[in-house]
Amino acid sequence: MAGRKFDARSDEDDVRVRPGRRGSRPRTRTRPSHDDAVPGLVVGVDRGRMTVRVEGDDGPVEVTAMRARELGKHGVVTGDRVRLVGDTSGRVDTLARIVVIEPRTTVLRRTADDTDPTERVVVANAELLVVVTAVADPEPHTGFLDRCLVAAFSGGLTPLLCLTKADLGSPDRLLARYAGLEVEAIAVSRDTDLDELAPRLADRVSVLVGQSGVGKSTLVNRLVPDAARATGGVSKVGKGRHTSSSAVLLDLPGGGMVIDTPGIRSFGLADTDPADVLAAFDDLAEVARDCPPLCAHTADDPDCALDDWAADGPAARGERLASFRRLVAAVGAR
Ligand SMILES: Nc1nc2c(ncn2[C@@H]2O[C@H](COP(=O)(O)OP(=O)(O)OP(=O)(O)O)[C@@H](O)[C@H]2O)c(=O)[nH]1
Ligand SMILES: [Zn+2]
Repeated sequence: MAGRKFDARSDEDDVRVRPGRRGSRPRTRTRPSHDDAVPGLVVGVDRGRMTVRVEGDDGPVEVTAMRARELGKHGVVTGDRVRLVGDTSGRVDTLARIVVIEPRTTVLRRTADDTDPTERVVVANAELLVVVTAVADPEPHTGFLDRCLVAAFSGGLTPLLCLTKADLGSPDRLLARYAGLEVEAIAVSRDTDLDELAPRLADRVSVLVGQSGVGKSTLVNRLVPDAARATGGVSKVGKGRHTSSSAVLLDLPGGGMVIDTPGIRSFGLADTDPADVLAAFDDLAEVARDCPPLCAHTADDPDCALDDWAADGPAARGERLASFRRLVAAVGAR
């Protein structure tokens, strides 16, 4: 595949923009320094306008901001920690400028599809990726789940499976598929309490993804009672002009935040590598040091060291390897 390949890590490493870099503009003494820039948290993005939460004198205010030209092509996404200059009062019709994007601790990336080489970060700095899937109605789409897990592992997020509509069936078959990965799973239904899930989300930033109809909006509304997310496909079918499809950050009443992602229905993995997945599993990565160069660690790689490791150990190793290889296959399926 010809063309520019986006460096999968450039978003993490190169995101802090230094003013005057590359000397493209003469530096002058009048060039403003950003020492006085105000820190903020991006809670939503809509057509180039960012909503940024800033700590004001009387508590948090929401400031509308746009990217400063000096940020170049670096995008700002929900969850980004930024620094602002200009009018940060949050008053109507004011606009601030984002001059710094702080380095990201994690990134949730996607490509539009596997053949589209444009990769974009959609959420920054979330600790947990909550993959919401129904046990039935709609039937779980395991390909989507595999891709979510890969996106989590390669972006530095901890995945958590949230199995909704537990009243409609047993999650056991689904859990067995991922058992070897030690991914935490919590079953919920709209008629039972969220006592198991809520503590996992407390005091951290979690991003929720799920395919249409799994009950994600129903869940978000229960977690954040004033979120008013539309459920049951209402008003989402027509995608009205004012329907934002970008990620939105919401405060949990007990502390912590969830980022809802109505726009994400798939994960392309064009720029993800088996090595990105492997890196998330310390024990497997250690064993795979003995693999031949260029080993993709699939069942078709003749001398993959993971085969001997699984064959020489307890059955749980075989299960772990099988689960891992399903993820690697999701990366390889282009
Ligand atoms: N049986 C059952 N149905 C549920 C449960 N939770 C949600 N539903 C129903 O599933 C349908 C989809 O719920 P939503 O919350 O809108 O799902 P969503 O994931 O936001 O999907 P979209 O609306 O397409 O974005 C609705 O008809 C809900 O009433 C549950 O725990 N059990
Ligand atoms: Zn290997």
